[in-house]
Amino acid sequence: MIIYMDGEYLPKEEAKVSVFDHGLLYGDGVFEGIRAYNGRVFRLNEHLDRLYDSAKTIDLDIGMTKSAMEEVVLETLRRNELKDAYIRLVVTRGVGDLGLDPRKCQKPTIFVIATGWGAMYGDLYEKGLKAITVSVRRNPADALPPNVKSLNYLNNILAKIEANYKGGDEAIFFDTNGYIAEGSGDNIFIVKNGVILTPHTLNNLRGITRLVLLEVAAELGIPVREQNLGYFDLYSADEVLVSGSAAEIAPVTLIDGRKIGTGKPGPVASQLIAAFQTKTQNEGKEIYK
Ligand SMILES: Cc1ncc(COP(=O)(O)O)c(CNc2cccc(C(=O)O)c2)c1O
Repeated sequence: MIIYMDGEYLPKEEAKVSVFDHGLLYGDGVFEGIRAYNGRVFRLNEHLDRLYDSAKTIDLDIGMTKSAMEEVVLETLRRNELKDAYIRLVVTRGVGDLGLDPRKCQKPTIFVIATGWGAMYGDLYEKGLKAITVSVRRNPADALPPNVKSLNYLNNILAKIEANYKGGDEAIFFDTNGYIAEGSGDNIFIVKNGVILTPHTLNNLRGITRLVLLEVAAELGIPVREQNLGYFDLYSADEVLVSGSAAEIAPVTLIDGRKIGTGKPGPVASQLIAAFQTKTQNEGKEIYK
């Protein structure tokens, strides 16, 4: 496997991060998880826009233009001869000393991993995921904005740990106002009486796949409403779905032991998944042109 790291393409054994890197020491950095399908990188511009917006929010100068970063992503895929891939793009504050002051870091560390990664939830797309609503709250926007895709994933990992112990495939977070925020690694949607409902985007990650799902819903003529949602909406839903670059679009059929709708993936999920797959197979930035 060839890794891009700070201007070089290295065998993975040589791709190493300093123990004084603030991405490691403090989670001080940002990242993107991107997929390539059928020789094209899906929504690469949108992912790069969010990476640079996340970096700007934490006052991190990436020190490379978006177009240069785009070429790095494409070249990393070429060096690994990949057409279908999961890409992890990481930018840390860089090497400093043991103090947390970001001014101690002279330049960011940038690396890109590209690897094959199939369907995150395996055969659960047919059966539906089991989800658990967790006690840990999504970190609020006035503490650490969850819109920033940062290297700080402990909030998400605490949720995942709780769901794991309670036998869930995914965790559902509430925010500190008591409204549904998202999953530990994906956005959430509720279908009720033919309308797709989804939370506002202050207290969750503004997912790229979420936007594609909304695009697909519009193309299919399925109405969408963004609103505050709670337990009542969750348990009385006709369908529940999650979306993410890793998860793609996945139906949730059991939440806290309660069957959702019929307890099987519903008709809206099937339509959205089919239309999403058509888009991912036919759109995106060509890797080998
Ligand atoms: C908290 C959170 N919310 C929503 C999404 C979906 O965003 P996109 O539609 O832009 O991908 C994510 C992204 N989900 C994500 C990203 C990277 C790794 C993993 C993993 O489960 O290993 C999950 C995420 O981490």
